[in-house]
Amino acid sequence: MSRRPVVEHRSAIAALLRPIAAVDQIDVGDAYGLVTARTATATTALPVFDNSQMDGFAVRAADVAEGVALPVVQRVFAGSAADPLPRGTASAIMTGAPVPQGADAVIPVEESHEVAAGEGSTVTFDARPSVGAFVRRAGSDIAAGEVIVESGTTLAPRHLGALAAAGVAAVSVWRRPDVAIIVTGSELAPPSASLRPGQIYESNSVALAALAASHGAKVVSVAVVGDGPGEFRERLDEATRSADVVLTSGGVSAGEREPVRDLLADSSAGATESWFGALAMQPGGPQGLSRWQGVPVISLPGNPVSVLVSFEVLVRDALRAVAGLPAVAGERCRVVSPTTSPPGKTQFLRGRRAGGDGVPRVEIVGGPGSHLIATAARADVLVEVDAAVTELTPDMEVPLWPLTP
Ligand SMILES: Nc1nc2c(c(=O)[nH]1)N[C@H]1C(S)=C(S)[C@@H](COP(=O)(O)OP(=O)(O)OC[C@H]3O[C@@H](n4cnc5c(N)ncnc54)[C@H](O)[C@@H]3O)O[C@H]1N2
Ligand code: MOO
Repeated sequence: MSRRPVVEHRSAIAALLRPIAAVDQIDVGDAYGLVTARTATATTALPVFDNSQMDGFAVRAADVAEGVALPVVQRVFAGSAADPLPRGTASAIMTGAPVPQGADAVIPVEESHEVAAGEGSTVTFDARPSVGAFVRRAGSDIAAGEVIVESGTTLAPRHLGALAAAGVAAVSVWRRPDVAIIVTGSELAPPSASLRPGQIYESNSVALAALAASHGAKVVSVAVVGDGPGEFRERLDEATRSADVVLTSGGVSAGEREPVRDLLADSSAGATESWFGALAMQPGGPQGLSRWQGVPVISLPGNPVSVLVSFEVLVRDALRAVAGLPAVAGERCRVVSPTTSPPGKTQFLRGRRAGGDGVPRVEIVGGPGSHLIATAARADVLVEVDAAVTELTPDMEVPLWPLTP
């Protein structure tokens, strides 16, 4: 049986998902964590107007000399407008209040002596300020129309603050794809249950939901179904009514009850663009993809480590692209101790970073079995070993895939 190359299936998944990418216009207050699809520009200069950095007095610097009393002609508060400052006078001013036209410096209240504060007061200062002292100039942060956030930026709190300050009410962002997860297996029980004979705890939906969410997706539903006829189809019908993508696990190999493959590999049942088969990859050999009701369905194998590896290697970057996120950067590494690898399929071994200057060094964690999920939890990377390589030695550089943190 000829096995499909990993890169070919990766590309097929990317092509299947590409059309669901979409841009939304969204309130800045709802945009945390989303990725901008266009550049956002400031609708106003920042600061919006010349304003005071201190509570104190706005003056013309040239009018100030030690011991000279200036009449205080107005008191300007943040949120109010200021009258122009006549020559030889001072304005009381608060932090953030507009600097009156004609004033060119602010003297903090601590360096002033106001006599009879209020109507008809005067103020003296210890020294002449420099022109511009404690005045926050309009546009000194950003000019109106200047780029405030570049396209392709994952919006962090600092970006949201800057956008709001610059009067940007809404931004264009890549929509997070709605992902539904369906895992299959009559043996699966929730972690809260006491296990009956033959049952195991269900883990793939938990891992897949976290993986999808950390790569730009919004997980809209999670379902666990048995292997009986009809159950999977019912859930799939439901999921494809609301989701942009469905991820499934299990039911794709060669057994007598393979609900996912049985339904989706059979084009007479309604699936389109269907491909089910084996990849030249381990773990993650049996795979499938199709459309159901027009919605992309990516079918991963059931073994828990196969699910992790398949997602990281095949699905992760395609999902990120839909959400406007860049692909995760690949690296190269050296394994610390000699390791053997079976020929014929690309192997993805679990590994853990073990230091190294420049090229990271990685120790292999556990064996290759795709059921070893507890051991896999100790890994933080995958090490890719080419199908032609059977002996990995510490002098060889091989591709490293960081696992989702
Ligand atoms: N005759 C053959 N048998 C198998 C082949 C093959 O090529 N020929 N491939 C093997 C490989 S490799 C894999 S991987 C599995 C994939 O099988 P399925 O995708 O059909 O998955 P299941 O049979 O449903 O489950 C496999 C394994 O994983 C456990 N599992 C399933 N779902 C979950 C879950 N949500 N949480 C935790 N554990 C789960 C399940 O109990 C099985 O032990 O097929 C091999 N067989
Ligand atoms: O290819 Mo399966 O995913 O090893 O166990």
